[in-house]
Amino acid sequence: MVAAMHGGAQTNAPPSQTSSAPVGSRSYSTMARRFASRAAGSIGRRSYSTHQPSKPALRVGLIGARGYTGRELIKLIDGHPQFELAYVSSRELAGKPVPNYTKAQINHVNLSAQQVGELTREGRQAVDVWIMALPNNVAAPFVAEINNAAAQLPPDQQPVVVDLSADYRFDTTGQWAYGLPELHRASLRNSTTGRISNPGCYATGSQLGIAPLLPYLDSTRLPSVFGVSGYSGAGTKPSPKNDPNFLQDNLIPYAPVNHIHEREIGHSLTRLCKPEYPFGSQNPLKVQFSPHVAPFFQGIALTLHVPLRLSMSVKDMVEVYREFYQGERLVHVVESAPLVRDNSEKHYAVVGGFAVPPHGEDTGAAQLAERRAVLNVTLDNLLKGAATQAIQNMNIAMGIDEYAGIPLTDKPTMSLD
Ligand SMILES: NC(=O)C1=CN([C@@H]2O[C@H](COP(=O)(O)OP(=O)(O)OC[C@H]3O[C@@H](n4cnc5c(N)ncnc54)[C@H](OP(=O)(O)O)[C@@H]3O)[C@@H](O)[C@H]2O)C=CC1
Ligand SMILES: CC(=O)N[C@@H](CCC(=O)OP(=O)(O)O)C(=O)O
Repeated sequence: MVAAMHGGAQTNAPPSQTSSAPVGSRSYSTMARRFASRAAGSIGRRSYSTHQPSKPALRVGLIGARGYTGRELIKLIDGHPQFELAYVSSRELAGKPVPNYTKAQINHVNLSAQQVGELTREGRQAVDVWIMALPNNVAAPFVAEINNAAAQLPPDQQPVVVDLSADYRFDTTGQWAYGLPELHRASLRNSTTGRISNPGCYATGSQLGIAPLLPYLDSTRLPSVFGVSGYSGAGTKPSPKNDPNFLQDNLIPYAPVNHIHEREIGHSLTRLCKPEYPFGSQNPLKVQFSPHVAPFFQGIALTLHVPLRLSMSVKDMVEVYREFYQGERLVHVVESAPLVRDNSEKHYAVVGGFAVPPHGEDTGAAQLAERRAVLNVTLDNLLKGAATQAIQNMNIAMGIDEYAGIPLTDKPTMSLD
């Protein structure tokens, strides 16, 4: 178990107080100093003086810090009782101070894959957790360098890697755990590799919406998901999907078939199916998914149609969902339809708006073709759809409280709980 392998890292020692031991030694080495990202001058006078974690801080290296998800991660780590930023990498912002971070004065650096490997070779005194918040198809050289370096390290010095892209979500090597804790908590906790692939934003909401109904699906028809995302989902690289002029008074459909999340939803839900379910490894579940981007900045609204092989009333559905998510602190079940605006900047997902065709609910005598459940899911694409989920996964991997550092106080007012 990864958690058991990690005993916690040393607190940040200012370079001025460290030795110049060679790379690979246990002390804070020349390599760490060369890439040290704290603002010169503040070190030793003010930095780190006000932050006194009760336990040794766990050091995070964030690659892709300029992006929307990177910014949210910085805020979350700033409020986290045990994580602290060790390296914050962006090519464009190198040398500039990291905003929204109060635990220390720290500057962005531009770490190459090779430098990330060299820091990894330092062991946990340099970095406990690497976060890759990079576009798809960019992380592989970084991950390869980390893996090469980690291969030379003892178990208690192994770093955890959390990747936010889609690159490892279909992993067949068994190296990467799929980081959707509410559905895959046991495999995450049992993972010994310390490699976690964070799910996609739409894919997170869609799976949370469909998973409780897996035993009741009709094997002859496919669930479908209509998704609307805020334009932060399209990242910071300019495109029509994040162009405010093009988005004004507009709703842009894109990738109507074969979106990567369409494949991710089916692939990951199939893994949850038990032998007695209508779908499973012999009959993989496929889900139809059509995304849209809207003029609001952050948030996702999904409407799901889920074909059922038996009639279910709204009351049945509410019961099924409440039982399934009982005790979960980042998934709330409500009766009425959740609103994307209410879920913006919140760390949880909300499932609700349950409906069934009239005959199905009242008499149970509906034709098979009418038996379906309709529901809504909302979440913040940058939070439960990305950064908050990454923190949840890091907490699990490090063996600390799964919700550490995640604000949980603001529950939806319409929750049934
Ligand atoms: N936005 C969202 O809602 C969600 C995003 N994700 C996924 O998370 C990842 C990050 O997304 P997001 O924050 O939106 O992306 P952004 O486009 O906003 O940011 C990308 C980051 O990667 C850096 N970067 C870009 N290209 C390279 C490169 N070739 N080499 C090194 N660094 C590079 C950029 O900084 P710089 O150019 O300064 O180096 C920037 O910090 C993506 O894989 C995305 O699919 C997942 C769920 C939700
Ligand atoms: C509005 C918008 O463009 N959204 C992104 C989803 C962001 C995300 O979760 O992407 P990854 O699966 O690549 O990590 C998209 O559809 O590609």
